[in-house]
Amino acid sequence: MPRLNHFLLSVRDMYQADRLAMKSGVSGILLMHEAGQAVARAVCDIIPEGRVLVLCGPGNNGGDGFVAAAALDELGYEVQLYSMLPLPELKGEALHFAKEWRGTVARELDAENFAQADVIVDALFGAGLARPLDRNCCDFVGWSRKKRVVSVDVPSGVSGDTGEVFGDVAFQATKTVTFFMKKTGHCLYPGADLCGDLVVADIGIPKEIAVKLSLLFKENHPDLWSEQIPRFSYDRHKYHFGHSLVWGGEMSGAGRLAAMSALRAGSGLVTVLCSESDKQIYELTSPSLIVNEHKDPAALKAFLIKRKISAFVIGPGGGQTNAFKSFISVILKDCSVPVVLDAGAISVFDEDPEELLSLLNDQVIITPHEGEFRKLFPDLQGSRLERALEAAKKAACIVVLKGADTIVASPNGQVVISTNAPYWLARGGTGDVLAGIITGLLAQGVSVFDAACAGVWLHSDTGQRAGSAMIAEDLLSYIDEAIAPFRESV
Ligand SMILES: NC(=O)C1=CN([C@@H]2O[C@H](COP(=O)(O)OP(=O)(O)OC[C@H]3O[C@@H](n4cnc5c(N)ncnc54)[C@H](O)[C@@H]3O)[C@@H](O)[C@H]2O)[C@@H](O)CC1
Ligand SMILES: [K+]
Repeated sequence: MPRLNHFLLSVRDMYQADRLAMKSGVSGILLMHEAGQAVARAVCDIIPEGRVLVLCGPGNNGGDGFVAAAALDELGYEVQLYSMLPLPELKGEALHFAKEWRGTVARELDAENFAQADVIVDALFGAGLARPLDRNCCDFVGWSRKKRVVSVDVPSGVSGDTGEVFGDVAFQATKTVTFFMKKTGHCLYPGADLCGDLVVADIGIPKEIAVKLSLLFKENHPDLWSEQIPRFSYDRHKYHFGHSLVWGGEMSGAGRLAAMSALRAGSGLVTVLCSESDKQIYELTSPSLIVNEHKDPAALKAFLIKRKISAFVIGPGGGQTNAFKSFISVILKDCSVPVVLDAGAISVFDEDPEELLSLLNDQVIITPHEGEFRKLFPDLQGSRLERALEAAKKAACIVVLKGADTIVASPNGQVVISTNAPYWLARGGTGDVLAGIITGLLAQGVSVFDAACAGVWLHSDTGQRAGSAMIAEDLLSYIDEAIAPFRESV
């Protein structure tokens, strides 16, 4: 069976898995029973005894709530249960478990009910949420603030697909218990934050079912790309680790960060092309850098071949001139090596994004943040996930949509979402480091999509290692430490 770790489900995938499980003989009653038991266990992990308020919605999410309430009642917890619908109006498995509930059912609640509860179980809406929470539910969210909340499947109000909040009100969970496999909405903000600690419970859906779902979304993890990181060995020389080329832009700080990051990521050689006046600053940055003057496109093409350049990064440090724009256009038309386009190399096309889009191909990685992305793809609507996916198809290149939940998307519909970024990476210069790391990996022969995923993961890991007081250049000292575990022989 193919490795299924790190795959993420869409809501549609989840319903499909559910249907296939039932078709294979697993009953819906069993699935709901197991789901509710897992929720009850999550409450037990938070408090050994006490008062639990269980909020049950109109669908199967509510059904899980009825199961959890019964299990907690059995264990001696003091359970108060609220149902949004009169019980006879529930359907299917939810109705089955509602009929088994022996306690009272509240149909209205006030702030006092919430104040008295030690833990609140939010079983209002899961995968089926289709619109913003109504006023009543919004009151529940307000009264749950500062309380410990266990959400069933997703915090009610959050989309399981996009991690976005319908309307602008959703529960903030202490813990979220989801079933079978993680959903994309658990990895994307604000959902990723609103989930609190995420527990993935096995509810008896056979793992083989996931194979039938043709899944495309994954959570970033070294398992996806670590085998491509070249190992060190006695018979490898510097060209085995590639030669990165960095186009030094108007601000040399950014170019220095990118160049040093490519070196630290293991690129065998790094050459910087810069203006005559910047040569000295690059030379003094590190004796390991090779420094040359900017070249016109015709000379550059020959240079790429002669110097065995294996990856090229353009954009850190910007350049907003027409000359820079036409340089990029000419280079992209027949560049023989993978190219990373970052920052200024994207924004120089702000007035004419279609021109840049027409030049891209599957050996190019673009690394826009949200603002650059919106200028490059002004017509794309929808969530970050949907837009990144569409953008990769439209641009026919790898798109790295940067953010706290950086999304890497390929033209063939693959999507990898990163969940390991520390919030303190949001600092000037960290994007230049990311572009440099990706370039260094490309230079070493890591394939384009994997270099983007590995670069994003390693960049975040480097940030974790550097600690919250870090500034961009501090990351440089930790890149090697982050990558070292993957250099060991397999
Ligand atoms: N494998 C699975 O798919 C399993 C699913 N289970 C549970 O089933 C849930 C999905 O169940 P459902 O499809 O019934 O969906 P939900 O229980 O999330 O809710 C659907 C219902 O809520 C209504 N609704 C949607 N948004 C509303 C709003 N803002 N205000 C008022 N009503 C609204 C819909 O019209 C529908 O009646 C999952 O999240 C999970 O908790 C579990 O029972 C275990 C197995
Ligand atoms: K919920």
